[in-house]
Amino acid sequence: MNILDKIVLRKQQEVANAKALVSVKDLEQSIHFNRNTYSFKEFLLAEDRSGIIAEFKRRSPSKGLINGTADVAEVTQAYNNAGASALSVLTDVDFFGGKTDDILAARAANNIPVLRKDFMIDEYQILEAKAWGADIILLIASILTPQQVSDFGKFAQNLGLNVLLEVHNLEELERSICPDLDAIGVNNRNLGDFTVNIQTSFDLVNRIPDEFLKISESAISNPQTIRELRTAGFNGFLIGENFMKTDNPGAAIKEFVGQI
Ligand SMILES: O=P(O)(O)OC[C@@H](O)[C@@H](O)c1c[nH]c2ccccc12
Repeated sequence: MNILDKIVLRKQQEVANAKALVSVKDLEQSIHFNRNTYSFKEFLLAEDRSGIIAEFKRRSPSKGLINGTADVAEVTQAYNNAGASALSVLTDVDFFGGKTDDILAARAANNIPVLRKDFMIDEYQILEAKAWGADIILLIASILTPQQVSDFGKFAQNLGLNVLLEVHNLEELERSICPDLDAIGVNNRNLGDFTVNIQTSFDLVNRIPDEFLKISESAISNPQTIRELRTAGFNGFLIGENFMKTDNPGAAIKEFVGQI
């Protein structure tokens, strides 16, 4: 079984446990449930923002421990102050060391869009995302049927959330693309075997219709790469490890943005 299959299997248990503990009614009563969400598009395209979606990530299956001490409110605020267009917060517990409190803390500390970064396999997780203060959800094409992508996309948009579809190749893009999405992300990392190649983004960008925001995800560590991706047509750049692996992720993003 590859790692993605393991993650999805574990996620099914995690969601079942969560459903048994917190009812949909409880989620709907969260203070965050009835609010206006921040627009992904507005912040990505804002002149005074960098287009970077800056990620808070403690660990990953590919890299192990990345940062064991960073404080989520402190780091996400520094990301925001440095000109991040949005924040990505991992909420997967077992493989990425995330937790619900991380997204609540990021939300409380910031007034820019927050992406709940997780492996979404059930509408219940989309309700959680809204209740925890997220503005954007991620749908990963390789673990969902086209019908699920469309259904989850509609469900999220009806809650006022924006939807980012992640693809890794042309086949996933063509089979999953539908009107119920706001942004398409090309993951430069193969989640099956963890190999990375920025070329994946350049190969797919012109296959993404212009009505969608175009995001390049993973393995970006060089300001020059941002300039090239932007020239190729990308509006957003999802970066985690390059900042999180340093002692001071806030200082790292500031220096990086200064060089774009
Ligand atoms: O840390 P990086 O290489 O900058 O990558 C960030 C982000 O793209 C990556 O964490 C990611 C992309 N898609 C995902 C899906 C699930 C978990 C994590 C991810």
